[in-house]
Amino acid sequence: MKITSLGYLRVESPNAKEWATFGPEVLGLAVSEDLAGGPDTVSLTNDDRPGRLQISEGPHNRVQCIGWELPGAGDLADAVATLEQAGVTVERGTAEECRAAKVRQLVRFTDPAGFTHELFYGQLVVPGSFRPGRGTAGFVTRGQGLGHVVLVVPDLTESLDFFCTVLGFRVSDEIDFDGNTLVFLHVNPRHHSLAIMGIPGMRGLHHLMLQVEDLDDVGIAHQLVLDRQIPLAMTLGRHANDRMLSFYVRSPSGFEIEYGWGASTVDVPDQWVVTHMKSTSIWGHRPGDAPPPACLEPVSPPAS
Ligand SMILES: Cc1ccc(O)c(O)c1CC[C@@H]1C(=O)CC[C@]2(C)C(=O)CC[C@@H]12
Ligand SMILES: [Fe+2]
Repeated sequence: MKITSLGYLRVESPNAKEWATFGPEVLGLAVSEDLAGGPDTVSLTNDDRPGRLQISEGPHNRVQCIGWELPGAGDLADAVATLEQAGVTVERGTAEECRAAKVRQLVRFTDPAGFTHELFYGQLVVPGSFRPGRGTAGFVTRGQGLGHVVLVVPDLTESLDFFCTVLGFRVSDEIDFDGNTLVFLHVNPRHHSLAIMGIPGMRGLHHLMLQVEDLDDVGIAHQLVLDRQIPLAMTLGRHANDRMLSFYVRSPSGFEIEYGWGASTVDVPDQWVVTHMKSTSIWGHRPGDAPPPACLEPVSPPAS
């Protein structure tokens, strides 16, 4: 399957409105001036594709869907065939849903952990439209997509097999952490567009990573977080695998935002060699003051 990037993320949250300040003022995101998601949706982006991050008012903090981009209509048709051959039920997005998602076509399915994913092609681009919420050099997107997401899944082996065998993700590397294993997966030069960690009986979106072009933007965001007394989930540090210099802040919706700079890339996928590491960071990334994660929900055990 030819997934090329993480295209968008939609979440539901009782605190959706807080994103209207947190997104632009702290993270430097642009407010997408459209009401496609309705008046109760905060629509944000980190480039010239409106609505890459949408937060809708709702009773629970939960991921509505993770949107993955494919190059074109033929690739989307092939993807549907691949999913159906693997026994996955695929739902076609209606014309209205495609308009709201600002894509030409989308399909929807549920992964083994229960996350809803959408595959799409033909996302709306409004050239030159990016108006950051504060001064910033901008974000690393383009061929690398929105950023990366890290998911906690109840069964690592089952999810890893699904993402690699069915969806075509490739392993970048693995990190052993506290008796758990984190597996990092790429679909483009971004070191990982997705990482997964297994915690029996649990699932959730742990964080969305946004990468800035300029190291100073990490410093500025960090200072804003301290000034506004927003709890840090992890302090500044540099990751061992992709060398990203980042910090983690608790978003208004339970999951964290990793705000980073300086990651290395997968430039020649066919020459990439998988390694494993025994530490997450070469320095820093100590636990911050944020309360324990509000992002995980128990998974009901399978019937039978
Ligand atoms: C280790 C690592 C490398 C690159 C990244 O972009 C990245 O997010 C991570 C994982 C960060 C983080 C961690 O180090 C400790 C255990 C954590 C908190 C998890 O439970 C999920 C994310 C993990
Ligand atoms: Fe990350």
